[in-house]
Amino acid sequence: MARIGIIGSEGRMGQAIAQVLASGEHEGSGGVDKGQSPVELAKTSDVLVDFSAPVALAENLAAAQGAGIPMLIGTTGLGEREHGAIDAAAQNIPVLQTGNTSLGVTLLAHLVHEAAARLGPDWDIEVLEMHHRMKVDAPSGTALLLGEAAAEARGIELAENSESGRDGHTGQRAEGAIGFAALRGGTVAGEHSVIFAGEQERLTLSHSAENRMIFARGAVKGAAWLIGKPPGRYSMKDVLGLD
Ligand SMILES: NC(=O)C1=CN([C@@H]2O[C@H](COP(=O)(O)OP(=O)(O)OC[C@H]3O[C@@H](n4cnc5c(N)ncnc54)[C@H](OP(=O)(O)O)[C@@H]3O)[C@@H](O)[C@H]2O)C=CC1
Ligand SMILES: O=C(O)C1=N[C@H](C(=O)O)C[C@H](O)C1
Repeated sequence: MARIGIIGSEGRMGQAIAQVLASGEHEGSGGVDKGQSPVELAKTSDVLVDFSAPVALAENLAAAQGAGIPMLIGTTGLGEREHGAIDAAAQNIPVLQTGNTSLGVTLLAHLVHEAAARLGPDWDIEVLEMHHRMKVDAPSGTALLLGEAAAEARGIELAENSESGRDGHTGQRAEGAIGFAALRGGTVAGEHSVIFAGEQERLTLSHSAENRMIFARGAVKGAAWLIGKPPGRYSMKDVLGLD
Protein backbone atom coordinates (compact mmCIF):
# COMPACT_ATOMS: atom_id res chain seq x y z
CA MET A 1 0.00 0.00 0.00
CA ALA A 2 1.49 3.32 -1.10
CA ARG A 3 1.21 6.52 0.96
CA ILE A 4 0.19 9.25 -1.46
CA GLY A 5 0.55 12.94 -0.52
CA ILE A 6 -1.68 15.42 -2.35
CA ILE A 7 -0.57 18.94 -3.29
CA GLY A 8 -3.64 21.04 -4.03
CA SER A 9 -5.68 18.83 -1.70
CA GLU A 10 -8.62 21.23 -1.29
CA GLY A 11 -9.07 21.66 -5.04
CA ARG A 12 -11.41 19.79 -7.37
CA MET A 13 -8.78 17.21 -8.31
CA GLY A 14 -7.34 17.00 -4.81
CA GLN A 15 -10.76 16.07 -3.46
CA ALA A 16 -11.40 13.56 -6.24
CA ILE A 17 -8.06 11.86 -5.51
CA ALA A 18 -8.88 11.73 -1.78
CA GLN A 19 -12.15 10.03 -2.72
CA VAL A 20 -10.31 7.39 -4.76
CA LEU A 21 -7.82 6.83 -1.92
CA ALA A 22 -10.63 6.45 0.64
CA SER A 23 -11.95 3.39 -1.14
CA GLY A 24 -8.89 1.93 -2.86
CA GLU A 25 -5.72 -0.07 -2.32
CA HIS A 26 -3.53 2.95 -1.50
CA GLU A 27 -3.77 5.47 1.32
CA GLY A 28 -3.56 9.23 1.61
CA SER A 29 -0.71 10.62 3.69
CA GLY A 30 -2.22 14.10 3.90
CA GLY A 31 -2.30 17.18 1.75
CA VAL A 32 -1.17 20.78 1.40
CA ASP A 33 -2.64 23.82 -0.27
CA LYS A 34 -1.69 27.38 -1.09
CA GLY A 35 0.54 28.90 1.61
CA GLN A 36 1.59 25.53 3.09
CA SER A 37 5.02 23.95 2.63
CA PRO A 38 5.11 20.46 1.07
CA VAL A 39 8.36 19.52 2.91
CA GLU A 40 6.82 17.67 5.87
CA LEU A 41 4.24 15.98 3.62
CA ALA A 42 7.06 14.68 1.41
CA LYS A 43 8.83 13.16 4.42
CA THR A 44 5.77 11.08 5.37
CA SER A 45 4.76 10.03 1.82
CA ASP A 46 5.97 7.40 -0.65
CA VAL A 47 4.99 9.61 -3.59
CA LEU A 48 3.52 13.09 -4.17
CA VAL A 49 0.80 14.05 -6.63
CA ASP A 50 0.63 17.70 -7.64
CA PHE A 51 -2.64 19.18 -8.93
CA SER A 52 -2.16 22.79 -7.86
CA ALA A 53 -0.65 25.67 -9.85
CA PRO A 54 2.48 26.17 -12.01
CA VAL A 55 3.85 28.72 -9.55
CA ALA A 56 4.10 25.99 -6.88
CA LEU A 57 6.04 23.53 -9.01
CA ALA A 58 9.64 24.46 -8.10
CA GLU A 59 8.98 24.20 -4.36
CA ASN A 60 7.10 20.92 -4.80
CA LEU A 61 9.88 19.36 -6.86
CA ALA A 62 12.44 20.50 -4.28
CA ALA A 63 10.43 18.83 -1.49
CA ALA A 64 10.17 15.55 -3.41
CA GLN A 65 13.90 15.59 -4.18
CA GLY A 66 14.74 16.43 -0.57
CA ALA A 67 12.79 13.37 0.59
CA GLY A 68 14.01 11.22 -2.30
CA ILE A 69 10.49 10.27 -3.42
CA PRO A 70 8.79 10.33 -6.85
CA MET A 71 6.27 12.91 -7.95
CA LEU A 72 3.38 12.87 -10.41
CA ILE A 73 2.57 16.29 -11.90
CA GLY A 74 -0.95 16.80 -13.21
CA THR A 75 -0.90 20.60 -13.02
CA THR A 76 -1.32 22.20 -16.46
CA GLY A 77 -0.39 25.60 -17.86
CA LEU A 78 3.31 24.75 -17.55
CA GLY A 79 5.83 26.79 -19.54
CA GLU A 80 9.45 26.32 -20.61
CA ARG A 81 10.75 27.19 -17.15
CA GLU A 82 8.59 24.54 -15.48
CA HIS A 83 9.52 21.88 -18.04
CA GLY A 84 13.21 22.74 -17.45
CA ALA A 85 12.71 22.28 -13.70
CA ILE A 86 11.03 18.91 -14.31
CA ASP A 87 13.92 17.75 -16.51
CA ALA A 88 16.41 18.79 -13.82
CA ALA A 89 14.48 17.02 -11.03
CA ALA A 90 14.15 13.90 -13.17
CA GLN A 91 17.93 13.49 -12.91
CA ASN A 92 17.41 12.70 -9.22
CA ILE A 93 13.91 11.23 -8.79
CA PRO A 94 11.22 9.61 -10.97
CA VAL A 95 8.83 12.29 -12.27
CA LEU A 96 5.68 11.69 -14.29
CA GLN A 97 4.22 14.80 -15.92
CA THR A 98 1.08 14.64 -17.99
CA GLY A 99 -1.74 16.90 -19.07
CA ASN A 100 -4.17 14.05 -18.62
CA THR A 101 -4.02 10.97 -16.39
CA SER A 102 -7.02 9.17 -17.89
CA LEU A 103 -6.74 5.84 -19.65
CA GLY A 104 -8.90 7.04 -22.53
CA VAL A 105 -6.87 10.16 -23.32
CA THR A 106 -3.60 8.25 -23.06
CA LEU A 107 -4.91 5.87 -25.72
CA LEU A 108 -6.33 8.77 -27.75
CA ALA A 109 -2.85 10.34 -27.92
CA HIS A 110 -1.50 7.04 -29.21
CA LEU A 111 -4.21 6.96 -31.92
CA VAL A 112 -3.58 10.61 -32.85
CA HIS A 113 0.11 9.81 -33.33
CA GLU A 114 -0.81 6.91 -35.58
CA ALA A 115 -3.29 8.96 -37.63
CA ALA A 116 -0.93 11.93 -38.03
CA ALA A 117 1.86 9.65 -39.22
CA ARG A 118 -0.30 7.80 -41.72
CA LEU A 119 -2.37 10.67 -43.12
CA GLY A 120 0.57 12.91 -43.99
CA PRO A 121 1.03 16.69 -43.96
CA ASP A 122 -1.71 17.57 -46.48
CA TRP A 123 -4.31 16.73 -43.81
CA ASP A 124 -4.77 19.81 -41.60
CA ILE A 125 -4.90 19.12 -37.85
CA GLU A 126 -7.14 21.09 -35.47
CA VAL A 127 -7.49 20.36 -31.75
CA LEU A 128 -10.76 21.46 -30.17
CA GLU A 129 -11.40 21.40 -26.42
CA MET A 130 -14.12 22.45 -23.99
CA HIS A 131 -13.88 22.76 -20.20
CA HIS A 132 -15.82 24.16 -17.22
CA ARG A 133 -15.97 27.89 -16.55
CA MET A 134 -13.43 27.69 -13.68
CA LYS A 135 -10.50 26.54 -15.83
CA VAL A 136 -7.70 29.12 -15.92
CA ASP A 137 -5.35 27.90 -18.67
CA ALA A 138 -5.78 27.45 -22.43
CA PRO A 139 -5.20 25.48 -24.52
CA SER A 140 -5.72 22.67 -22.02
CA GLY A 141 -2.81 20.46 -21.05
CA THR A 142 -4.57 17.63 -22.84
CA ALA A 143 -4.93 19.63 -26.06
CA LEU A 144 -1.21 20.35 -25.97
CA LEU A 145 -0.43 16.69 -25.25
CA LEU A 146 -2.52 15.68 -28.29
CA GLY A 147 -0.87 18.38 -30.40
CA GLU A 148 2.56 17.11 -29.30
CA ALA A 149 1.59 13.57 -30.33
CA ALA A 150 0.63 14.82 -33.80
CA ALA A 151 3.74 17.01 -34.11
CA GLU A 152 6.02 14.16 -33.08
CA ALA A 153 4.45 11.88 -35.67
CA ARG A 154 5.12 14.51 -38.34
CA GLY A 155 8.66 15.21 -37.15
CA ILE A 156 7.95 18.89 -36.43
CA GLU A 157 8.21 21.10 -33.32
CA LEU A 158 4.78 22.00 -31.93
CA ALA A 159 6.03 25.36 -30.58
CA GLU A 160 6.99 26.47 -34.08
CA ASN A 161 3.87 25.12 -35.79
CA SER A 162 0.93 25.82 -33.51
CA GLU A 163 -1.86 28.29 -34.28
CA SER A 164 -4.28 29.36 -31.55
CA GLY A 165 -6.52 32.27 -30.64
CA ARG A 166 -7.51 33.04 -34.24
CA ASP A 167 -9.49 36.27 -34.43
CA GLY A 168 -9.92 39.01 -37.01
CA HIS A 169 -8.11 39.01 -40.37
CA THR A 170 -5.82 36.07 -39.65
CA GLY A 171 -4.72 35.29 -43.19
CA GLN A 172 -4.80 31.74 -44.51
CA ARG A 173 -4.01 28.77 -42.36
CA ALA A 174 -0.23 28.22 -42.27
CA GLU A 175 0.87 25.08 -44.10
CA GLY A 176 1.50 22.22 -41.68
CA ALA A 177 0.10 24.13 -38.70
CA ILE A 178 -1.55 22.39 -35.77
CA GLY A 179 -4.49 24.55 -34.69
CA PHE A 180 -6.04 24.92 -31.22
CA ALA A 181 -9.45 26.21 -30.20
CA ALA A 182 -10.68 26.42 -26.59
CA LEU A 183 -14.28 26.73 -25.34
CA ARG A 184 -15.18 27.44 -21.70
CA GLY A 185 -18.50 27.11 -19.92
CA GLY A 186 -20.63 25.34 -17.33
CA THR A 187 -19.32 22.26 -15.58
CA VAL A 188 -17.79 20.37 -18.52
CA ALA A 189 -15.17 17.97 -17.10
CA GLY A 190 -13.21 17.77 -20.38
CA GLU A 191 -14.03 17.34 -24.08
CA HIS A 192 -11.27 16.93 -26.67
CA SER A 193 -11.44 16.34 -30.42
CA VAL A 194 -8.61 16.11 -32.89
CA ILE A 195 -9.85 16.83 -36.40
CA PHE A 196 -7.87 15.72 -39.44
CA ALA A 197 -9.24 17.74 -42.36
CA GLY A 198 -8.27 16.51 -45.82
CA GLU A 199 -9.60 17.03 -49.34
CA GLN A 200 -13.37 16.36 -49.20
CA GLU A 201 -13.09 14.25 -46.03
CA ARG A 202 -12.50 14.61 -42.29
CA LEU A 203 -11.47 12.20 -39.59
CA THR A 204 -12.26 13.13 -35.97
CA LEU A 205 -10.88 11.37 -32.90
CA SER A 206 -12.57 12.39 -29.64
CA HIS A 207 -12.65 11.81 -25.91
CA SER A 208 -15.29 12.87 -23.38
CA ALA A 209 -14.65 12.95 -19.65
CA GLU A 210 -17.97 12.45 -17.88
CA ASN A 211 -16.46 13.47 -14.54
CA ARG A 212 -13.01 14.03 -13.02
CA MET A 213 -12.89 10.68 -11.21
CA ILE A 214 -11.28 9.25 -14.35
CA PHE A 215 -8.34 11.63 -13.86
CA ALA A 216 -8.17 10.83 -10.14
CA ARG A 217 -8.07 7.06 -10.70
CA GLY A 218 -5.36 7.46 -13.33
CA ALA A 219 -3.34 9.74 -11.05
CA VAL A 220 -3.39 7.19 -8.22
CA LYS A 221 -2.44 4.40 -10.62
CA GLY A 222 0.41 6.46 -12.09
CA ALA A 223 1.68 7.58 -8.69
CA ALA A 224 1.80 4.04 -7.32
CA TRP A 225 3.53 2.85 -10.51
CA LEU A 226 6.30 5.46 -10.05
CA ILE A 227 7.42 4.09 -6.68
CA GLY A 228 10.71 2.22 -7.02
CA LYS A 229 11.36 3.36 -10.61
CA PRO A 230 14.80 4.77 -11.44
CA PRO A 231 15.15 8.56 -11.73
CA GLY A 232 13.82 9.84 -15.06
CA ARG A 233 10.92 11.52 -16.77
CA TYR A 234 7.90 9.32 -17.37
CA SER A 235 4.46 9.65 -18.96
CA MET A 236 1.13 7.84 -18.70
CA LYS A 237 2.16 5.89 -21.81
CA ASP A 238 4.84 4.22 -19.67
CA VAL A 239 2.27 3.34 -17.01
CA LEU A 240 0.01 1.72 -19.59
CA GLY A 241 2.84 0.11 -21.55
CA LEU A 242 2.09 1.98 -24.80
CA ASP A 243 4.93 2.90 -27.23
N1 LIG B 1 -3.46 16.00 -15.59
C1 LIG B 1 -4.76 15.78 -15.42
O1 LIG B 1 -5.28 14.68 -15.69
C2 LIG B 1 -5.62 16.87 -14.87
C3 LIG B 1 -5.05 18.07 -14.61
N2 LIG B 1 -5.78 19.06 -14.04
C4 LIG B 1 -5.03 20.25 -13.69
O2 LIG B 1 -4.79 20.22 -12.29
C5 LIG B 1 -4.76 21.55 -11.79
C6 LIG B 1 -5.76 21.69 -10.65
O3 LIG B 1 -7.06 21.53 -11.17
P1 LIG B 1 -8.33 21.69 -10.23
O4 LIG B 1 -8.22 20.74 -9.08
O5 LIG B 1 -9.51 21.63 -11.11
O6 LIG B 1 -8.12 23.19 -9.72
P2 LIG B 1 -8.55 23.83 -8.34
O7 LIG B 1 -8.36 25.30 -8.49
O8 LIG B 1 -9.86 23.30 -7.92
O9 LIG B 1 -7.46 23.26 -7.31
C7 LIG B 1 -6.15 23.71 -7.21
C8 LIG B 1 -5.78 23.67 -5.75
O10 LIG B 1 -4.39 23.98 -5.61
C9 LIG B 1 -4.27 25.02 -4.64
N3 LIG B 1 -3.09 25.81 -4.85
C10 LIG B 1 -2.96 26.97 -5.54
N4 LIG B 1 -1.68 27.42 -5.44
C11 LIG B 1 -1.03 26.53 -4.68
C12 LIG B 1 0.29 26.45 -4.18
N5 LIG B 1 1.19 27.41 -4.46
N6 LIG B 1 0.65 25.39 -3.42
C13 LIG B 1 -0.24 24.44 -3.11
N7 LIG B 1 -1.54 24.47 -3.53
C14 LIG B 1 -1.91 25.51 -4.30
C15 LIG B 1 -5.55 25.82 -4.78
O11 LIG B 1 -5.76 26.61 -3.63
P3 LIG B 1 -6.57 28.02 -3.80
O12 LIG B 1 -7.94 27.63 -4.23
O13 LIG B 1 -6.48 28.61 -2.45
O14 LIG B 1 -5.82 28.82 -4.84
C16 LIG B 1 -6.57 24.70 -4.93
O15 LIG B 1 -6.92 24.14 -3.69
C17 LIG B 1 -5.03 22.46 -12.97
O16 LIG B 1 -3.79 22.89 -13.51
C18 LIG B 1 -5.75 21.55 -13.96
O17 LIG B 1 -5.66 21.95 -15.28
C19 LIG B 1 -7.09 18.91 -13.74
C20 LIG B 1 -7.72 17.73 -14.03
C21 LIG B 1 -7.03 16.60 -14.60
O1 LIG C 1 -8.69 21.84 -15.56
C1 LIG C 1 -9.32 20.77 -15.79
O2 LIG C 1 -10.43 20.54 -15.34
C2 LIG C 1 -8.66 19.77 -16.63
N1 LIG C 1 -7.43 19.96 -16.94
C3 LIG C 1 -6.60 19.10 -17.70
C4 LIG C 1 -6.18 19.79 -18.99
O3 LIG C 1 -5.79 20.97 -18.93
O4 LIG C 1 -6.20 19.15 -20.03
C5 LIG C 1 -7.19 17.73 -17.89
C6 LIG C 1 -8.68 17.68 -18.01
O5 LIG C 1 -9.04 17.95 -19.33
C7 LIG C 1 -9.40 18.55 -17.01
